[in-house]
Amino acid sequence: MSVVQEAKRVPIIGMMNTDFNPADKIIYSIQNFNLWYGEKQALKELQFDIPANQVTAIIGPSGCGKSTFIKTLNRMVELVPSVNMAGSILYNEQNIFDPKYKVEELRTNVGMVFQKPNPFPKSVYENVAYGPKIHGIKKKKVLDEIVEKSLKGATLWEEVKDRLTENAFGLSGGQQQRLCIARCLAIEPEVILMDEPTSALDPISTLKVEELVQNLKKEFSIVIVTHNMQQAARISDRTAFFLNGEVVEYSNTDKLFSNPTDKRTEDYITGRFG
Ligand SMILES: Nc1ncnc2c1ncn2[C@@H]1O[C@H](COP(=O)(O)OP(=O)(O)OP(=O)(O)O)[C@@H](O)[C@H]1O
Repeated sequence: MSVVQEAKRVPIIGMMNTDFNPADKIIYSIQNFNLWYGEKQALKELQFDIPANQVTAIIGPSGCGKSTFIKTLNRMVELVPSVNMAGSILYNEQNIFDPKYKVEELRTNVGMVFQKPNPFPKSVYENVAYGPKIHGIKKKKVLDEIVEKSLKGATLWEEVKDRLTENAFGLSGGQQQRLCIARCLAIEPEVILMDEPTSALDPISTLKVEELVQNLKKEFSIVIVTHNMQQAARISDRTAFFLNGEVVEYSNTDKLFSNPTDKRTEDYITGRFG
């Protein structure tokens, strides 16, 4: 992994952000960002801002770079040995690729929920208490409070409050995914990244997670990758349409779906390709 460019705090003007509300706090600023897997360039000159306390959806056809992009936001992408990057990603105005930047700090503030629910082979309680324990919280009373608050935050408490000692694998797929969200909430992140969090779920569980995402944005900033355009239209405030590693269009979700600026966006959202 190498990062060629130093962070430059340049004001972002240009097409990508013109419909921002001046009051929006910017949580991530993506600046001239490029990424390669070996020789293959997967992300090209990305340049856009992500606002706090909103839901930002990343859409686009298979292989366009959605997962790669979301995994750069917590620097998970670096786990792939062939990765090279250039440009900057500022999180709260600090370049996360600066050699002095502490990746542990980023991972504490940025939680992630994956496509398939991936609870630990532990009890429901231990799944949620795990992160706080790693952060040094030992008192049972405090952990109990965190577990309850997190499960309530993930709208799972009523369903599992009498099953806290049972193995998490005994929960349904939808419940397991909400447990993974609760596990994420327990470390009190600022941002939650979601990589196709409902693609393995049935329609009712999907609806529950979608409602949950809507509630969570009051407290958290959410970036969600989805294959499902209806889902992006239902739950996100802003949408970025990726194609071949580039951001073709990024705007208010209503605008992107009702009146896209770029012909390629129109073709994609009307199902002409993808
Ligand atoms: N570990 C890797 N090594 C090499 N190439 C990779 C790796 N991961 C992804 N790629 C390539 O990078 C490009 C973007 O992949 P990515 O998984 O980010 O796309 P995506 O939009 O999330 O796709 P999908 O919707 O199918 O999940 C693709 O061409 C993919 O083959």
